[in-house]
Amino acid sequence: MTITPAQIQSASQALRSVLRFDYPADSVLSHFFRDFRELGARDRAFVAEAVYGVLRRKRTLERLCGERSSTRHLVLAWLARVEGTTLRQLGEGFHGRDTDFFTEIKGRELGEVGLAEAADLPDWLAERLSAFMGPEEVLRLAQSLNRPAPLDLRANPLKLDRDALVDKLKADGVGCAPGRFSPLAVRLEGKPALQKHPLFLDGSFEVQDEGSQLLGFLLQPKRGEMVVDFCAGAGGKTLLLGALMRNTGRLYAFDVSEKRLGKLKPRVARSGLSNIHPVVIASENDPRVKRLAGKIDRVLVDAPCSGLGTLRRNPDLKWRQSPEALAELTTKQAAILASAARLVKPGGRLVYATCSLLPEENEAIVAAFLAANEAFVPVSAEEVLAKQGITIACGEQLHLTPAGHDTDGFFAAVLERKA
Ligand SMILES: C[S@@+](CC[C@H](N)C(=O)[O-])C[C@H]1O[C@@H](n2cnc3c(N)ncnc32)[C@H](O)[C@@H]1O
Repeated sequence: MTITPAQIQSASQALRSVLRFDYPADSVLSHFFRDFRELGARDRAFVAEAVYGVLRRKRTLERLCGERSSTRHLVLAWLARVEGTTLRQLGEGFHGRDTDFFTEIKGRELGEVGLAEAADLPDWLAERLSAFMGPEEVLRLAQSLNRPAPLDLRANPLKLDRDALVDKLKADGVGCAPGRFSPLAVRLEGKPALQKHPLFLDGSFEVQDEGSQLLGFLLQPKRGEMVVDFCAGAGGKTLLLGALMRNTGRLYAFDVSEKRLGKLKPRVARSGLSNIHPVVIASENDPRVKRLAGKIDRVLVDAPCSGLGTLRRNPDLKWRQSPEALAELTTKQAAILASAARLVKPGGRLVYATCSLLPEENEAIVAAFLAANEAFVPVSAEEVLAKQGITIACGEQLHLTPAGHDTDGFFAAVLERKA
C-alpha cells in the first residue's frame, strides 16, 4: 500500500491531540474523524493504525528519534521501524527531509536499553511488574500487550448456538473459527466491520473478548436466580449473564454512570432478553443496594480498574495511568467489594474481577476482603470452569493474559458466603 504525505499529515495531527492525554485515545480519534469528515475510509484506517502503533511503541520510537520527536517524526519512525515500510512504499510528494529521516531511522542503532524501555512501558509500571515477575516474563507480557488484539464475538445462545453462528458467518465470507476456551466464543480472521451484519442486528452475536466471556461462566448464574452485575457499564457481561440465566430470574445491572448504562438499552433490545433491570446507583452505598442485602444468589463485581490488561486495545492507558490514580482505584475497589458482598445470601457466590494485571488491584483486594469477612470462603476458579467443560489450568484464581491465553488480561476470584 502506498502512503501519501496527506496521510502522514493527518496521522501526525491526530497523534498530537492524543498525546496530550487529556482524554482516552479512542474518543480523541472519534472527535478528530468528526472534524475531518473529508477523510476516506483508507485514510481513517491509516490514521488509527498510526496513532495506536505509536502509542504502543512510544518509548522505543522516541529513543530512535532523539531530539527530532515531533509527531510527524514519530509516525515516520513507526512506519520505518515497526511496520517495515520501504522507501518505495512512501508515495510521491515527500520532501527530501522526510525521506532522509526515514532512511536514517531505518538504520539507526537502538543502543543498550533498560527493561522499561525495551518493554515500552513507563518506569513505574515496569517496576511494579518486576516485583512479581522476572525480566524475561515482563518483556514477554509487554510484547504481547503491544500487539493489536484479535476480534472475538460471543454467540447469543437464545438466538443460535456457536457452531451455527460460525457456519453462517463463513457462508457469508467472514473468516472465523470457534474460540479456544469459551463455549460461546468465535474468533474472527482480521477485523471485518460487522455492525451492519444481519446477525448482529438481530442479536445473534455481540462483540466480546473471549477472556471477558469467561468471567460470566465463572459466576455461573442459574435459571430463576436473583443476580447482580454490580459494575455493569455498557453491559458486556450483563448480556452474557442474562443469557446464561436463560432469560429467567432477575438480573440487576448496577452502575454509577447513567451514560454507560444507557448504552446497554439497545443491546438488550437486540438480545431478546427481558430479565435485565438496569439501575443507576449514586454509589456503592446507595439505599437501593442496601434493600437487596442478603437476597442475591450471584454477584459479579467487575471493578473499575487501571485497565492495564486491555493495553492491546487501549495502549494509551499505560501512559495515562499513574501510581497516584492506582492508589485511588484500590481504595474504591475495596469499598465496592465490601458493599457488593452484603448482597450475597448464605450459600450464594460473588466473583471479584478486574482487567488489571497488578496484584494490588487483584489478589491484595481479595486477601484483605477475606481477612475482614470470615463469612466468605474462596472457591477454585479452575474447578468452577472445569465443571462447565472449560479447561484452564489456573488454580484457585483466574489470571488471563494475552501472552498465555491470547485474551485480554483479566483477574477473577470466586468467593462463597458460607451457608
Ligand atoms: C470495568 S468497568 C465495567 C465493564 C462492564 N462490566 C462490561 O463488561 O462492559 C467498571 C464500571 O464500574 C463502574 N463504577 C465505578 N464506580 C462504581 C461504583 N461505586 N459502583 C458501581 N459501579 C461503579 C464504572 O462506571 C464502570 O462502568
